[in-house]
Amino acid sequence: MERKPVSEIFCAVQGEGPYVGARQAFVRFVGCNLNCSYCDTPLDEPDYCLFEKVPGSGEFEKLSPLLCASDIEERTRAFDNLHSVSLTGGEPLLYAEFIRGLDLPAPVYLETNMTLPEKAAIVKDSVDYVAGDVKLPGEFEGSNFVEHIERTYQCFRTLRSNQHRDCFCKIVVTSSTNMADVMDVVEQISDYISCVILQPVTQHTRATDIQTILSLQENLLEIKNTLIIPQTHKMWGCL
Ligand SMILES: C[S@@+](CC[C@H](N)C(=O)[O-])C[C@H]1O[C@@H](n2cnc3c(N)ncnc32)[C@H](O)[C@@H]1O
Ligand SMILES: Nc1nc2[nH]cc(C(=O)O)c2c(=O)[nH]1
Ligand code: SF4
Ligand SMILES: [Mg+2]
Repeated sequence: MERKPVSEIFCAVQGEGPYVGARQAFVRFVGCNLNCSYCDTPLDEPDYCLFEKVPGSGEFEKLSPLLCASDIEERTRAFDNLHSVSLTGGEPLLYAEFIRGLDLPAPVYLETNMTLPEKAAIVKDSVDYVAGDVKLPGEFEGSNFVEHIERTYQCFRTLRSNQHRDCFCKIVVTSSTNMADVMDVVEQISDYISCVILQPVTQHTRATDIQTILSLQENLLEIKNTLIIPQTHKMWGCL
């Protein structure tokens, strides 16, 4: 039986983007192909997968850090009235074949860095919501930016919004974000997404200037509906 590294399973509300407040089960896969400068999530292999059985209790059962599909299905089924199950990480698309095989208790909400187009093709008919990040120059190590952004466009084409799937784009904005880069990217993907979310970076030395981000929103609104939404779960200590 195939097992994949998972660090957390819990129930909370979506803290980011257009579905903020929606009740979700979260499954956090371990491992990532990028190393973003602002990343708020540990990328190392943990000793356990922490399972919070009672939402908000802060009491965690320690599971094996390697889980099979039925372990994930059983734990997420413990939660009621879910809007969706968020598959996050790390980068969940590293485990695309495994994700395609999951039988989850609610629609699937994928959080992804949109850099693995072959993997995106594998999950495209198995996901209902796509929170697709765009990673801009200077935010991650290695990789030729032109090739990187082509892979990003290919992921958006593959996972685009349609009758069965909502795909939106999230861009973390720091003081180093180049506004022209953001405009170029949104021009390229605007037909594939329902909206753009500008997510000001949280707890970081390169915090965003408010006037700059409002001006970016004003310009993006010429192309696509654009919302500025910070990470809300961190405001009230929710997981
Ligand atoms: C930890 S990532 C996991 C999913 C995927 N690897 C990705 O980057 O989209 C989940 C979300 O958190 C965002 N994020 C990470 N660190 C952040 C920070 N310091 N401030 C704001 N958003 C952050 C990412 O940009 C992404 O939208
Ligand atoms: N409440 C809550 N909302 C989230 N939205 C994206 C998250 C993530 O880490 O992927 C996250 C998370 O970890 N918690
Ligand atoms: S892609 Fe996501 S998980 Fe990976 S380093 Fe960047 S923010 Fe963190
Ligand atoms: Mg997070």
